[in-house]
Amino acid sequence: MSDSVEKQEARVLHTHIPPVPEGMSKSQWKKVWRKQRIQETKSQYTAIRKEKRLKAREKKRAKIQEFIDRGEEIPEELKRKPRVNLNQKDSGIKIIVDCAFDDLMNDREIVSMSTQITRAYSWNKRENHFADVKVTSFNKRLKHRFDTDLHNSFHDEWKHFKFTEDAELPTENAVYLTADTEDTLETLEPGMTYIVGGIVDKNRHKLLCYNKAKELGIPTKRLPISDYIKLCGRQVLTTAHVIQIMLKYFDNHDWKEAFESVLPPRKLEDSSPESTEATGKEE
Ligand SMILES: C[S@@+](CC[C@H](N)C(=O)[O-])C[C@H]1O[C@@H](n2cnc3c(N)ncnc32)[C@H](O)[C@@H]1O
Repeated sequence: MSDSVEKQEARVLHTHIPPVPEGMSKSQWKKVWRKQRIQETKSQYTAIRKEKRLKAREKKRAKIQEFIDRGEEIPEELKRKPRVNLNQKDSGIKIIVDCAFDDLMNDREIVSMSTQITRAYSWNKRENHFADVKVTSFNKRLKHRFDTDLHNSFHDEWKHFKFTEDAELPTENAVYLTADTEDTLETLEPGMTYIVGGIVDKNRHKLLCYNKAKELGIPTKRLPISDYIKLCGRQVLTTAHVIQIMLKYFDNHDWKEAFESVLPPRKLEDSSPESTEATGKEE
């Protein structure tokens, strides 16, 4: 099987680092050189990604056509959800994406985090239930990314989605979600605020959100993953998946259904942790 674009990119970045220029430390030079390489190869990889997307779309269309030709109903998973769900209901919950961890992410992780936020927004428009979402501590590189490369997304105008510099988190009727706690979330209750860590850290910062919540006196809960499905390794999901699972849960108040429909089936079948943060393969 050929390598993913991400792997090819990673390989380019990890090999052939030219000699360190005078007056620079090795680690400084690595950072500068990597930035240069990312800029140089950006358009090339964008084109590869676009081609991959088009191929995947063609493949899906061909599959749909097979069902049509056989006169069979098109399976739900092959149907595209409309961009906006006009029949949405208010879930009654609030979600906070706590983005106070900007300094703990590298540039690629900031890009990944921004993609996850746009995904979360997209699901919040499409799922049968929406939540009132607030992105807090939005004041550093993540904000810069939205103000520059993603300015066409007009994030300031997103419905049910607010961005604020404010770092304050509620302590009343609030729960901080984290995989690092022993307390399991049983249900999602309207009127509650669920705080999700807005960080991509490939498990470098275990207990980060747990400790923050403890310091602030906010109760912590983990998703009831192991009660319903099998995922091996640490059960740390991406911020976007956690948000989507919460929205999906409101369809039938069924965790199993929510996990299975959000986490890609191949990742559940072989019980591999690929959809989790552990491999860093998200977004
Ligand atoms: C990639 S994780 C960040 C991991 C980070 N080391 C931490 O301390 O939470 C992103 C966020 O998703 C949420 N999350 C991920 N897996 C979870 C789980 N199994 N249960 C509850 N929340 C989870 C948490 O809010 C977490 O901060």
